[in-house]
Amino acid sequence: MAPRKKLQGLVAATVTPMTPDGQINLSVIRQYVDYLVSKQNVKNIFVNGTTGEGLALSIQERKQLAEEWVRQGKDKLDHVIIHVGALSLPGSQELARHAAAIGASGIAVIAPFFFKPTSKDELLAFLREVASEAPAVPFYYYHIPPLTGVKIRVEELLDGIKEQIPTFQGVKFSDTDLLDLAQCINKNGGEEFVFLYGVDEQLLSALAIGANGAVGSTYNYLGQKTNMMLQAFAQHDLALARKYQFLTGEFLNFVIKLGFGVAQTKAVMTFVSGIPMGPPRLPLVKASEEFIAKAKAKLDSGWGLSVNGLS
Ligand SMILES: CC(=O)N[C@@H]([C@@H](O)[C@H](O)[C@H](O)CO)[C@@H](O)CC(=O)C(=O)O
Repeated sequence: MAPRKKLQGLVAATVTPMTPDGQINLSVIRQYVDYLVSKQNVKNIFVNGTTGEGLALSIQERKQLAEEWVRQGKDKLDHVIIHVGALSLPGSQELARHAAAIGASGIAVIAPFFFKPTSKDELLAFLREVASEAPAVPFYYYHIPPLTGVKIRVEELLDGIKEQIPTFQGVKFSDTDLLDLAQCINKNGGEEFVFLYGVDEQLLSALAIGANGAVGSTYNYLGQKTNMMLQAFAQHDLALARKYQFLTGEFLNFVIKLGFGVAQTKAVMTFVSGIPMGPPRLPLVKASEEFIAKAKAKLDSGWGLSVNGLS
């Protein structure tokens, strides 16, 4: 899938649909793509990442999912980015070659986090060895230090990165260190790299310092509302943009207090979209009935988000 335009705007970090007995469920992916496009106006996806439980899937499952998302996204989606990060270099390289072969529009790689890189050079060496397996595919670094524990600053990593990774395209920045993001944009932004922010509840702050868009779990079901925020921001209507950020933030604040993660995202997506997303895979456990009832009541409570995701 050759990207028709530069990646910007919203990217949904897709959940991985599973059957009740915990097998990946490819049969609903077509419906999922149609839902994102028609109900959320989201035409970019990030597959097998955190929300997609990529690190809890086998290599074979990750390949099957990547293939199905690319197949179903053809002529409907603008960008299908496949996360190919893994704890082992050969595993990550195999996934990178596979993503290239099936025509993914980009690949992303998380820092390995069992044996961790301890310096920029070590991290860069790992990323380079993966990126070189897909020499014609745009490459994104996936920075998520709260989960990886790898805190190497992106500002440092980007210094000279194009010489090491000619396909380097940008960063999925899932951290609250906005000074680091600002330094990246200030030094490297311009026309060259793309910066996609990954902390949905504070996206507006990232837009203010120049992020090009966002990758996140909530764009699966709050895509419409967040698109309205992006539009208001682009039209310099900061008051309206803030209103949308506060609106989505109110829901997130509510569910975060109840305990919110991938399992809960799957539950919310199931009742908002009507598509059965199934349980998460161990060690994650499915959301409680109490959580589901409260989250659904919140979305139904008339604060602007209807259950089918349309205002
Ligand atoms: C830690 C985490 O899961 N962060 C999410 C956010 O979208 C997050 O769910 C949201 O900001 C709510 O806290 C994304 O950054 C993760 C993501 O994009 C992915 O699935 O790869």
